[in-house]
Amino acid sequence: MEPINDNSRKVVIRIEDLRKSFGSNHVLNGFNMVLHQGENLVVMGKSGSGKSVMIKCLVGLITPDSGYIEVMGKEIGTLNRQNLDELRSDIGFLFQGSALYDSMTVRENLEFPMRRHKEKLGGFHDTTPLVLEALENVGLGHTMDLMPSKLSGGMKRRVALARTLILKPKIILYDEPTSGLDPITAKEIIELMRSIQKKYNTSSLIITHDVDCARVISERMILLVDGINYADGTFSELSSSSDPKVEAFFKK
Ligand SMILES: Nc1ncnc2c1ncn2[C@@H]1O[C@H](COP(=O)(O)OP(=O)(O)OP(=O)(O)O)[C@@H](O)[C@H]1O
Repeated sequence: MEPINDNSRKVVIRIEDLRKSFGSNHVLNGFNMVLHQGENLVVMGKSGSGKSVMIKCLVGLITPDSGYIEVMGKEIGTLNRQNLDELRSDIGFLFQGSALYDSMTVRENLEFPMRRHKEKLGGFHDTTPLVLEALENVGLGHTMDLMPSKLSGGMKRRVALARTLILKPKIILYDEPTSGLDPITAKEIIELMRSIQKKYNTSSLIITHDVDCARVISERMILLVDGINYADGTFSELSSSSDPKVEAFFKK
């Protein structure tokens, strides 16, 4: 994707000097990050480098030792439980573990988060139009009454994405969105992420090890190494770097 060099774009997430240790394990040592409105930002880091810890700090699931985190203008550390819940309803998660409930139909899987956030969706009597719209966004309108066991791995991932979209999130956090998928299905998921980003102007933070995914989707990338934002730039800038720690990410 072409980089957008527009510093005037609204900032939706700002992380400054984030630090978190577990005993003597210093995971984050001053991590900085900015996500702009409508941007696709990829964060890459080796296994155990602290990507999940960073995301958990971001949504208030882990309290950092120090640092500043602001999401859509709100400082996370100052929010009470209710404010945090409200803020989280504007954030969509597509995590590796965001599996579908096998005992429910596709429709029921999508209705599940809707019930919790009924107010946000303006109240509703019939869920069908919203469920159908979300499924059509991922090209799976015809699967509404199927059980997940009838779907392929890629289709399940798309339904999970539809379930995220149904709450009309302003920011989507993707954790390894293409892991476990074959290259063709992975490409389809990436295309879908791009079209959703365009259609809804969502801001996306994508955590991935998949260099092909990063190449296609990222406008900008951050490499998380030694607990800091070690390198920051476009895919082409970073992939042509001669810094051994940066090069290591792009070796096949
Ligand atoms: N609740 C916790 N208590 C103690 N240590 C933790 C806790 N959560 C994470 N860690 C440690 O923090 C480090 C970073 O973990 P994290 O899960 O963020 O890595 P990651 O970059 O997401 O890895 P992966 O790509 O494998 O998912 C690891 O050493 C892990 O053991």
